[in-house]
Amino acid sequence: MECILKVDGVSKQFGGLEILKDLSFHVNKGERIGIIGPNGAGKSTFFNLLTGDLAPSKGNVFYKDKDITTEPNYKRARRGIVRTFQKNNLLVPLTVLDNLLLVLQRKHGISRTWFKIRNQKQYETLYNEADELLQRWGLKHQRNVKVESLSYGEQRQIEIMLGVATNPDVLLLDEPTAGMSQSETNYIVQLLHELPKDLTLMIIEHDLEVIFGIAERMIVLYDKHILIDDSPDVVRKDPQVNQIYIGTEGAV
Ligand SMILES: Nc1ncnc2c1ncn2[C@@H]1O[C@H](COP(=O)(O)OP(=O)(O)OP(=O)(O)O)[C@@H](O)[C@H]1O
Repeated sequence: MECILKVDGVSKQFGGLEILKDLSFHVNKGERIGIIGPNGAGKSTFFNLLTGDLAPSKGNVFYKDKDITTEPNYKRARRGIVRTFQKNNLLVPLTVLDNLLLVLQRKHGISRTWFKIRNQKQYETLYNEADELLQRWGLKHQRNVKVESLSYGEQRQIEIMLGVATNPDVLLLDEPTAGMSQSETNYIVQLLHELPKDLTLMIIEHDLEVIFGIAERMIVLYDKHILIDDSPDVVRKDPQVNQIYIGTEGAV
């Protein structure tokens, strides 16, 4: 199996506060990995270290054997390491279509002046690709609606769609179903199942039913370390996890 991401002895401190200590693991292409841990365990920090939004205090991050520890986030995104945030990161005064076109334009390396002079005829392929994605994600009816007038759940759905639209190798989703209704959550889970099998997914998720339904491997962060790196079944049955997370209301 091809190793796509490797983390070797990574630690992260904020000032004098150590959040993550000496983490090591690797991710194979196409794996679906769930990341859980109590509030403040460092899950988002961990993502930030993988995406280049933060630099580790110690240790190295590799992407397909290349050391990318010092590479900034935009370069890693170009390599195919793409993330969504806990909070929406969309251009809300623009329409759903325009948000999507901007992402696709970047993916295809079309000049930014495109946006000023665009017309559907000249950029037909771009529009066709956008429409296909909107269709696939059940968002065609929202095509010309401004993002700011959509529900929070719909906005999150669009953000995930934009992440997928870039054709990433590794997609990192930070609490993709947070703030969604049950039906929106079910829909997102179904869409995540339909993603290409060679797309590597890492998902931070508080909803255990959601994550156990998607992940084939779970990483449990606790007390600065990886407490467990194993199958969802092992995590579900682990007495310590039950005590620390599942048995404690609102902890995970
Ligand atoms: N840029 C920063 N500067 C200082 N401290 C930070 C910074 N980012 C995160 N922290 C601290 O690091 C710890 C871990 O935060 P992080 O957001 O990674 O946890 P988390 O597991 O994602 O939490 P949650 O489940 O609540 O989202 C927290 O105590 C947080 O306050």
